[in-house]
Amino acid sequence: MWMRGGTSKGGYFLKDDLPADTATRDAFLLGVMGSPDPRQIDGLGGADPLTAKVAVVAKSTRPGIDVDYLFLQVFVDQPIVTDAQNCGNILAGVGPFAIERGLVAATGDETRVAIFMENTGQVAVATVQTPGGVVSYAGEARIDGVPGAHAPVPLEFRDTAGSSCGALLPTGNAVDVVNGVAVTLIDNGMPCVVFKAADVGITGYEDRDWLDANTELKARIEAIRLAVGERMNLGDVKEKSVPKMMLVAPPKNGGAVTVRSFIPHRAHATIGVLGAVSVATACLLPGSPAAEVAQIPDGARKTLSVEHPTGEMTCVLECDAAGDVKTAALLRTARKLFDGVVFG
Ligand SMILES: O=C(O)/C=C(\CC(=O)C(=O)O)C(=O)O
Repeated sequence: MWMRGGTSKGGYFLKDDLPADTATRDAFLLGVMGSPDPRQIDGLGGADPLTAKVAVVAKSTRPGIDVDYLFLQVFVDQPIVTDAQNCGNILAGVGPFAIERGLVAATGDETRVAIFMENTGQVAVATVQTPGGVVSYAGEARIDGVPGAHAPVPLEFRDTAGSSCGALLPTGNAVDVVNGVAVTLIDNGMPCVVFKAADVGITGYEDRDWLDANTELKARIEAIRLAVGERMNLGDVKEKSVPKMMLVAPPKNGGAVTVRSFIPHRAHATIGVLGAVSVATACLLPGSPAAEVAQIPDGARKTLSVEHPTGEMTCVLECDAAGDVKTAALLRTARKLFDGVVFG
């Protein structure tokens, strides 16, 4: 099934329909997307990392969990398929897909689907609109980066800290200096390097095309990324899509913070879901580069609007008495685009 999940798009497969052997599976998925090729002319990928994504879904045997979800990023112009990152946007389509395929029974007008995210070993709960026991994609929810209105798919995350790096702050510091730039190395669901856009000579309000065309900036950012892989417990990240590079600036439209992200080699049109949760969490760390530019509301339950190139994403963070983020919730939408047989 091809679906839009949040502001991303890709193929949703039942695990049993794919080759069990990883190398054979990856070769098939490269063929499905038409990679490696910057235009992906011989496949269904949209010549953009945000539209060359895959969800592999299976009924779960874990207690209290409905389905297991493995996210795979297919690189556009390199023959790489990686499970080294999760994806909260594609996650938005997993609940609807699981119900459509009969892995989960609808339970009334709304169905909660507990999803084990295999990439990080953590759980998310998606609430899917199922009036009359059938998935509905129609509704009034709007998310920036997607035209029109659709059925809401709220996502809840718990205990996402250290999802891939083993700790929220893998170096133990809220601030490290890398190549002369003050950065926060953080993982609250997505490994991210958070630093001030001004510290690499830009405003943080540039658009995606401008950022993508700036090869000097991209080389500087990639040098920082390659330097921190080991420190973030991610190993050599040359051929990995993590960590994501998050350039922050003061909010411009009444939000909490503005972000331009590289994921990692192309600028994001919006921002990743778990990427936004990680940046919002960085904003709460006293003395961090993000905290210096962010506007943070008081209270244990914080609604943080993360501004991005085409609008904003609102994260609702619940903090404990120590001020640590315990849960995060976001609104996404998803849409079934087509269902059929694809050739690899
Ligand atoms: O960072 C990327 O590669 C893109 C993502 C990831 C995502 O959603 C997340 O951070 O949870 C996306 O927007 O799909």
